[in-house]
Amino acid sequence: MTPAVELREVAVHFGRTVALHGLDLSVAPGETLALLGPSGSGKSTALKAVAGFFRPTAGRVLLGGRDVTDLPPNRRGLGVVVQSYALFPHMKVSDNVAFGLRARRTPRRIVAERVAEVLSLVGMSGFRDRYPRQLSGGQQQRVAIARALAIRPPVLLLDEPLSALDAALREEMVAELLRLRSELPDTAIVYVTHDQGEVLALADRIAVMRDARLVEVGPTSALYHRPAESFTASFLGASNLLPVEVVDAGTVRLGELRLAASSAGLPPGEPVALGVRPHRVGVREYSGAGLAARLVAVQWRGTGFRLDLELELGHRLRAEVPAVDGLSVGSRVDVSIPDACPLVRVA
Ligand SMILES: Nc1ncnc2c1ncn2[C@@H]1O[C@H](COP(=O)(O)OP(=O)(O)OP(=O)(O)O)[C@@H](O)[C@H]1O
Repeated sequence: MTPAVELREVAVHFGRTVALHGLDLSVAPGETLALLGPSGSGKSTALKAVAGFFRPTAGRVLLGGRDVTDLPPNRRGLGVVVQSYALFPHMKVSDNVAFGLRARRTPRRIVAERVAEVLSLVGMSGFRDRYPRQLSGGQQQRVAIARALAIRPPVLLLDEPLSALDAALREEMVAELLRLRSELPDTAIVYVTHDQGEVLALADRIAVMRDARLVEVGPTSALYHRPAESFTASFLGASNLLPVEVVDAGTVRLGELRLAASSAGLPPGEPVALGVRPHRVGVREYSGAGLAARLVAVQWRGTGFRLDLELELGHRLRAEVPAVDGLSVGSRVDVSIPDACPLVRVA
């Protein structure tokens, strides 16, 4: 199948700043790909290269198999929603949404139909005659999405579309976006964010970025459960990274403890760590049965407790547990690590 979006060795330099090293990525029709990474990692730059907001220093951008590297944004036929892409304040909702269609000289009857259709899709049919200032942040963002969808783009680019919203509204909008996605089965979506909750809920695949490079790309669940890179393990799910010794293909040693680990094809001889999610770490009163540790800090988090531990072997470890019966800061404890944690490459 021809990818909806394809980046071939796309590099972007701003003077001496390299905002993107040669990036190769493709997105299939109907697929949602999230670009996830810390601030400054090059996510927005990659998305803007697809949108055509600047010309890459090197490489090509293809949409539906067509090379669009030299086309301006308005000739790429994309839907774009960026955080700063404010609605036109002097235009009613319906005129904002109709804007792209009118710019294409779409017949009036079709404009009216499409505006009604996309406003209904984002649950904003009752607001067509309002001005943007008469809408909440979440409602404005829905209208911005409707505006992007009005031209029926094969590709929708979303750059931190929820970052200006408060936490409760963000959750609501994630549910809305999920619904929207199921109603647009052929639309490819590229979603830029640094919020891993949004990514896990929305993305089919994730591309993890760091320092203007792609660290790793893969299906959401595979990347969450079996990351190959330590950066992915710590960024996506806040894994502890424990330096271990590899005994054989499926076994590692941590102090005296032998553990089965899943090493998804890591070449032998590379420095590795065991990625252990905080909620998979077990903590009990000391009896000598596990890894000995000292409890350094306890934070109540509502749904449970976050514990900071210092292993007597010399590493720090974070745990999340439902209860801390009988334990307090300074206690000596036994820590247990489950089998089958992923073995990751240490960058
Ligand atoms: N127009 C520009 N001129 C110069 N440098 C830029 C420009 N745009 C981006 N950069 C730089 O390129 C790098 C990547 O920026 P980019 O906006 O892609 O990061 P990001 O991962 O999207 O970050 P954030 O999550 O903060 O939006 C950064 O170092 C940034 O300062």
